[in-house]
Amino acid sequence: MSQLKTVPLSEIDNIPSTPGKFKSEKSPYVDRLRFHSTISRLTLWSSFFLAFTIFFFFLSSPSASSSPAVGSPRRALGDSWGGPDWEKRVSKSARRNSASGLTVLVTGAAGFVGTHVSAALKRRGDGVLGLDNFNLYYDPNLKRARQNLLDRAGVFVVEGDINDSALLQKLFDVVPFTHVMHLAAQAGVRYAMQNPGSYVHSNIAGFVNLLEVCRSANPQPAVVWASSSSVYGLNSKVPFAEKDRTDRPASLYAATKKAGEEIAHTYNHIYGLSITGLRFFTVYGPWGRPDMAYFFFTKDILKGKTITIFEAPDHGTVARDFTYVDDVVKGCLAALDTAKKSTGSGGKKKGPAQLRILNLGNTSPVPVSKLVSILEKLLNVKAKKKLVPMPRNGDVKFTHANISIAHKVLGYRPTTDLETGLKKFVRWYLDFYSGSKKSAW
Ligand SMILES: O=C(O)[C@H]1O[C@H](OP(=O)(O)OP(=O)(O)OC[C@H]2O[C@@H](n3ccc(=O)[nH]c3=O)[C@H](O)[C@@H]2O)[C@H](O)[C@@H](O)[C@@H]1O
Repeated sequence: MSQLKTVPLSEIDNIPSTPGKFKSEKSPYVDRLRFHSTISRLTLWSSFFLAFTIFFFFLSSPSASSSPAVGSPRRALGDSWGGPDWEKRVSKSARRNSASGLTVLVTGAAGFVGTHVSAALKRRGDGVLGLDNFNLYYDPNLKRARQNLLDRAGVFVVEGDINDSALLQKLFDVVPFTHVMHLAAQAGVRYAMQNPGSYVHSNIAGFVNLLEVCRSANPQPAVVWASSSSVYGLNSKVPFAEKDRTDRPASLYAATKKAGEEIAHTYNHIYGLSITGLRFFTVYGPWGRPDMAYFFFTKDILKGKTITIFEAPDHGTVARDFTYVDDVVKGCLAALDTAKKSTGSGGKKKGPAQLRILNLGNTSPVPVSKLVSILEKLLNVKAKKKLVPMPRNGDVKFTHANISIAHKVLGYRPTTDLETGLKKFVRWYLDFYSGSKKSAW
């Protein structure tokens, strides 16, 4: 979202008080008059610019806006939340079907994984409230379509930003959430070079803001959040295990996710928040993200546009441990179910709390060239391909998850191979973009 520009005060000082030319006057009386009129004009213009500066400051401040760098949210000035009807919708959506069910706030609920997780929780009877800022990082119509889907399933997605403390506070005042599934983030590895600020805003500032509200909530919720396989950065030992080093991120995106893991440690240590970080490995599937390769390759192949496939040095293979969304959703739900209670109350820690980091991958990396040949087969179209050396844009050569800990503590066992998962994605894609817009799961 483009940051609304504020006029720095130093610049206001330099702005000419009156644009254009003055007619030169000789009389000292006229000079005095001109002096006074210049002063009053100066005052007038300064007040004018000061008012504008304050106006734009509030418009662009994180608490009032969504994300500074990725597309303006629709709500800018004047909140669209609050009021008795709104609170009723919030409470209804968050109502669980049984006393043993969870009450979950899902951030990023109109996002790819957020939509799937919200729907799965609702299906099994948990109370779910969604939150999403609907930024313009990718097609907002897709996010709205996901929102409609959730609406039909009984999940209300509140439009707001995780940086908005007042909104988060209000949500916790209305609903005693037992769990927070934090999936709101600035995603995408390569986009971090274009818009670094959006990563800091969402993945660091937004995360801290959310944890601040969680730590002072009473009762404190358990937090499960999405980290990323990208934290393994330039590691060459495979498969990637949770205890491996994560201090060589290749992108700012990865660095902000790694920062999130350290921030989680702090909030666990000081406030007794129970926190589980899940390292997702290139999640794909129906209702996916248009900025991801499998998605835009599909679009471009169908349009007859050339796709660019990255190669490692010496024509080496670039591969990903592509993980199907339903498998990841099972991992997320299991993480929520096995999350222990936070131990703090009133912002104070009462005892040690659970802190976990778990890989959610597929354990079988596939070369990107193979991904393309599967898509060609499913779409029945030969792709126009261009092989190029992997640019230095934050990508890593390969990812491969070791999931033995997730298997042990979550019972996580992915079951979908890339071809099966892509078949489901392609079916959804063709249906959704055929204009029917009726696509279900
Ligand atoms: O696993 C993760 O943690 C990350 O997975 C994905 O990142 P990435 O694996 O880079 O997914 P894509 O952007 O879809 O790229 C997939 C593969 O296609 C390659 N690619 C991408 C773009 C392109 O034009 N050509 C190309 O060959 C990439 O190098 C990569 O190997 C997501 O975009 C991140 O948000 C997520 O955190």
